[in-house]
Amino acid sequence: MAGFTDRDKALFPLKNISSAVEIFKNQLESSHEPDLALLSIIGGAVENSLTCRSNVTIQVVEPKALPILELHTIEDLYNKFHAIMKGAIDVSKNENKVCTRETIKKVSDVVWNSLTRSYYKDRAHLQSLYSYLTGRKLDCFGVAFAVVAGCQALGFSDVHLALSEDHAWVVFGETGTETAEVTWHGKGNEDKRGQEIGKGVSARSWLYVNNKPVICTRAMEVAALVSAINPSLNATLDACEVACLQQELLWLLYDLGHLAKYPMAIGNLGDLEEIAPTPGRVPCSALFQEAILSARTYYNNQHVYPYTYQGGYFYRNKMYKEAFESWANASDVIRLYNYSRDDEEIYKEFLEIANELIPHIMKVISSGFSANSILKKPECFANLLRFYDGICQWEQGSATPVLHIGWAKPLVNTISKFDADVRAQVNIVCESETSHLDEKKLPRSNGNTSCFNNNNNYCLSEEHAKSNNLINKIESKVTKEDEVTNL
Ligand SMILES: CC1(C)CN=C(N2CCN(c3ncnc4sc(CCF)cc34)CC2)S1
Repeated sequence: MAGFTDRDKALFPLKNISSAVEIFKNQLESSHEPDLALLSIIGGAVENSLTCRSNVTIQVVEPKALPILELHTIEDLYNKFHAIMKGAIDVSKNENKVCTRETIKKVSDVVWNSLTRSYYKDRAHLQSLYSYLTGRKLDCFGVAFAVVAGCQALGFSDVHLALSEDHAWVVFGETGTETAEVTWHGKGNEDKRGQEIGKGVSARSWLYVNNKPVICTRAMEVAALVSAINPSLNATLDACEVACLQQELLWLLYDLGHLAKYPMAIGNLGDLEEIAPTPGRVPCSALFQEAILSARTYYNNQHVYPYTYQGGYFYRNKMYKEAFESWANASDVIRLYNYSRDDEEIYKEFLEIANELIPHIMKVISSGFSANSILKKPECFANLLRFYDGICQWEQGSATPVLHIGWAKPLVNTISKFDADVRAQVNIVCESETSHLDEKKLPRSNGNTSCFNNNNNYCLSEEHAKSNNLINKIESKVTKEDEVTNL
């Protein structure tokens, strides 16, 4: 581990973004692995000094200036973290330096038991070791990160962060294939700390991305802490210096190749670039495409967020036809999973798209009469069907229902906006009889082509076309709604 080098110490007191970036650069380009505790404390200290309540006065200072960060502030916290870890876990006898489940559980317990008794877990700015060491508060990602940083501080180079789209755990051992829960997930769920990652029903839930998590290197763990930097001052305002630091650090990591297998970090950079494009860099649309390509290449196209990053971009930029395609591709991913109670986050994502974003699009375009309206395009209708069909298939075979009456009205409302002659141009073709009904198939489209065959036929999943197809499901929901409204 590089540790806190004299070269880095010489950059203190930190007065601007460039010197903070310089420390990350030194650590990432060092022959030793980057020091997670050091970088998390520095990132957290900068974030805290610019976003937390204490000094919210909006100072107008020279661009990229930071509130001065003294060396002793960082050094004292860094030494405190090492003291906590080395005081609790004796590793002197364990020479072979491969970590054990027992040691990982101990590190997780040290972090867990030192947290404030009760606090609002979803608050912002609780992700860094700065928050842990000064406020004894961490969010669920922060606990997992602290365990990996603690194991690094204890000399274990085999313990790494594993990331799904809504959870984090660790991998370790000789071949790096042992897994362990180290933090909690969601609300009101008993934590499973110490246990290996589920092989049971939870393995089929989106939460564990069908066993295709991002397995981090040390540099990717730096990318995770940088991604977790939160520039929010409040619900509407961002501290631009923090956003600027995060953006510069993500480009540093990008140029060093450490985002190549980390779709969400590329998506985060895309979001920042959409707000504040960096001259000379690729456009944010290219970054969203790169994130999708990364998920297809390294994670068997089983991650949803790369498509919702892209769909959100198209939506904000009024590129509605393209947004429908991205959202249909997102739905093609979720259809292979079984919905479980741990999947609330992605459920909310699809609910917002289906019941807020698409209805909004229908509202704003139906007022216009332009000939090239998306209401005249069969591929838009087809992509909407693919979107809804994926959600229906997600529900099928799941213990927990997804759709309820609230989904039906916006769904029917949307579909009915397309004239019959447009709908007639989309032929629903059942896939071959050979596909197995019981097992959910791997994603049918590898994402880069929508599911049309050569004469623009739309292929609905066989399960729907055959057993209870999309239209039947809609009719059943709608009749129920009629009953309800006629009560
Ligand atoms: C398209 C979106 C709604 C926009 N932001 C999104 N995210 C913001 C950034 N996110 C992330 N960004 C980098 N790394 C990670 S690891 C993780 C699971 C908990 F550890 C989440 C996450 C989560 C997803 S998805």
